[in-house]
Amino acid sequence: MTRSDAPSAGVALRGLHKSFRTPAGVVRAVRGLDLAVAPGETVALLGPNGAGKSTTIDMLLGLTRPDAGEVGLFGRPPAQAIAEGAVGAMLQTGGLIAFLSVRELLTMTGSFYTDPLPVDEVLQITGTLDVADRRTTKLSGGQTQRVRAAMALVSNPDLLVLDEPTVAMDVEGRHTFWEAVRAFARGGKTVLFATHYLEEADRYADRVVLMAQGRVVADGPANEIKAMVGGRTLRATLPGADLGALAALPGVTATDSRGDAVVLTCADSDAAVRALLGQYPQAKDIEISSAGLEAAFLALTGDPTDPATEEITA
Ligand SMILES: Nc1ncnc2c1ncn2[C@@H]1O[C@H](COP(=O)(O)OP(=O)(O)OP(=O)(O)O)[C@@H](O)[C@H]1O
Repeated sequence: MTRSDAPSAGVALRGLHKSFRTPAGVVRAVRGLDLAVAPGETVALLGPNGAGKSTTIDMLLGLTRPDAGEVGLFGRPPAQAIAEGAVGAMLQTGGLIAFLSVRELLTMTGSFYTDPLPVDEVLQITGTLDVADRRTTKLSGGQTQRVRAAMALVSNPDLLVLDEPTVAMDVEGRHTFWEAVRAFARGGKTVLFATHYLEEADRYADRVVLMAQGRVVADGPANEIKAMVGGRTLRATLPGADLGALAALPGVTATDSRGDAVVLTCADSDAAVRALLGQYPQAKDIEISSAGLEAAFLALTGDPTDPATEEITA
């Protein structure tokens, strides 16, 4: 096994389609997906439940065969790249071999590869040193997740693929985990991770690929995507308001009126509500709605739903 011939193509997904037959009919999980990830990039696949993230990752890893399209990992088919140790993955499910200590498991796994990371380094960066001599069956849920991350890293892969990796972790565990991923990425490695959490995508990815209904609906720097789907709507009763003046308020990106009410689309709803009440103390019935990812994605695909609403007292 050698990786010396690895070309610098990174991840290339071209025209991927995948449908599943179910008793209820055909589910079109992925519908024409193109995605390129350059070597050294950290990219988040962000989307609501059922968007097609896991199916995309399964096709990327060669675990599911696409109905159409192609997958290239560093210029090679997935099976070859994986056999060469170029890919480490942490999927949503998957256990650890029982009756081994964490250290034994990592040592054994590393021995399958030509250029593994030192086990102590992996234990260190994944925060698993304190459980290194513990049997894998005696770990908590969060510790198990960290050991699974260590398993993905020990081969010293060029590409790390993570499918919603922090689901079972507490806040501290998440922090340690992402620090480990960052340390890994800083070495010039490529990381692709799926998440439901806008905040995780914003904080840890260079680039965010938004998926909804099996398609990419937006692709760009994390801060741009955050502005696109992280916004809120402020609605207030304010008869005869000048929409032009409201549009100039801090934090407001668009305005509309509905009878006596104004609807302000906000990048920063805190700044907007402060300014609104400062300039228009007569504004009442103020409501701030957070569309949430689900609704934001549906809106992007032209199928909006009602936002969840939280009411504030003016
Ligand atoms: N093996 C399968 N058989 C039938 N339907 C499937 C199968 N795998 C996925 N699906 C369906 O395909 C669609 C996409 O699922 P997928 O798991 O890829 O989405 P996801 O974005 O990863 O969602 P989640 O965030 O909930 O994991 C969903 O409607 C799902 O129910």
